[in-house]
Amino acid sequence: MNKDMQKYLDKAEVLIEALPYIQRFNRKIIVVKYGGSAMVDEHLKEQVIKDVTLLKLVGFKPIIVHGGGKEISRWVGKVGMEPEFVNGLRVTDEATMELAEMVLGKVNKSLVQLVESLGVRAIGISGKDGGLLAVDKKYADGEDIGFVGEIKKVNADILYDLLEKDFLPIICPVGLDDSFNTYNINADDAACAIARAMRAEKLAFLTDIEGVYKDPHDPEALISELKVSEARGLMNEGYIGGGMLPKLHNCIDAIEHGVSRVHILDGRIPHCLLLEIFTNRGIGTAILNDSEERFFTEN
Ligand SMILES: Nc1ncnc2c1ncn2[C@@H]1O[C@H](COP(=O)(O)OP(=O)(O)O)[C@@H](O)[C@H]1O
Ligand SMILES: CC(=O)N[C@@H](CCC(=O)OP(=O)(O)O)C(=O)O
Repeated sequence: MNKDMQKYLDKAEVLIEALPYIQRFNRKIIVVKYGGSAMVDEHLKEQVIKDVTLLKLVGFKPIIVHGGGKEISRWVGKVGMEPEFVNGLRVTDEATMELAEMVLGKVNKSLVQLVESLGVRAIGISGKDGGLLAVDKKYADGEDIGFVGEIKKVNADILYDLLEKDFLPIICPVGLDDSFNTYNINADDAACAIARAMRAEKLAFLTDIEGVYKDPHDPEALISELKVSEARGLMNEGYIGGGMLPKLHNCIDAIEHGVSRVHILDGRIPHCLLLEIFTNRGIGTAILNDSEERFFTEN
């Protein structure tokens, strides 16, 4: 057999390997939290959006919840302020809120534009639209961090309606409180709340690190499967810091509230979403219920 023929056969193999996964996730809701470096690099951005578009076209029901923390920090710096975080949450005064909403709105529409250019209908909305995300003020360990919202209600009907009409919803993490004040919401919190409310089959967090590490300075210490009790242990023992804290809290919350599969993936790896969903190769960190069997053997 010549080399070209072998190349085509290999491609066919890959498609066949995807078949059971396409069947399993057909018509199922997959929430993709898109943030980190994969968002800043235009080439990676296009790849991520192409992957989600492909999921849509093969019959999945993806919902994108995006962040934009790095871009917000860049603009906060540009106007001469210093970005400040407590437990991975941005301290958000009135001026920061205004900037955050502007930046997130722009990110939202650029993602809509990209999806539309690939031939899929997208609708970009923020948590303000149709009461999608209703919030209360959130505190970080009792500390006042300004206009940061804790989601208390998700109006899932809007999203069901959009999916029913075959749109790809793209959600920006800004919401309203009972007095209609604007709040900044951590995008991981928004993705988790939406995945729970929509009873999603899968929640995938795309970020800028391979997954959860026991020691972020030791590349050998990447954890491919993490049970809920182990995740709690790592957090209590101080192994988890920065933006990984809200992420892991949300992973646990999602798994404990009916989301079947929760993953943290490295958005810097091209097509990480497709690799995770359509192949047997485990990438990133999967969060498992304590009662669930491990797929990979422990090393
Ligand atoms: N134990 C850990 N394992 C992996 N990442 C960690 C850990 N502790 C802290 N982190 C930090 O958390 C970051 C991911 O959170 P964040 O930057 O907020 O991601 P995103 O912007 O994608 O939401 C990593 O880049 C890393 O610096
Ligand atoms: C309250 C809070 O922290 N809000 C986040 C919202 C954006 C976000 O979460 O972006 P990433 O997912 O890219 O980090 C922020 O202002 O950075």
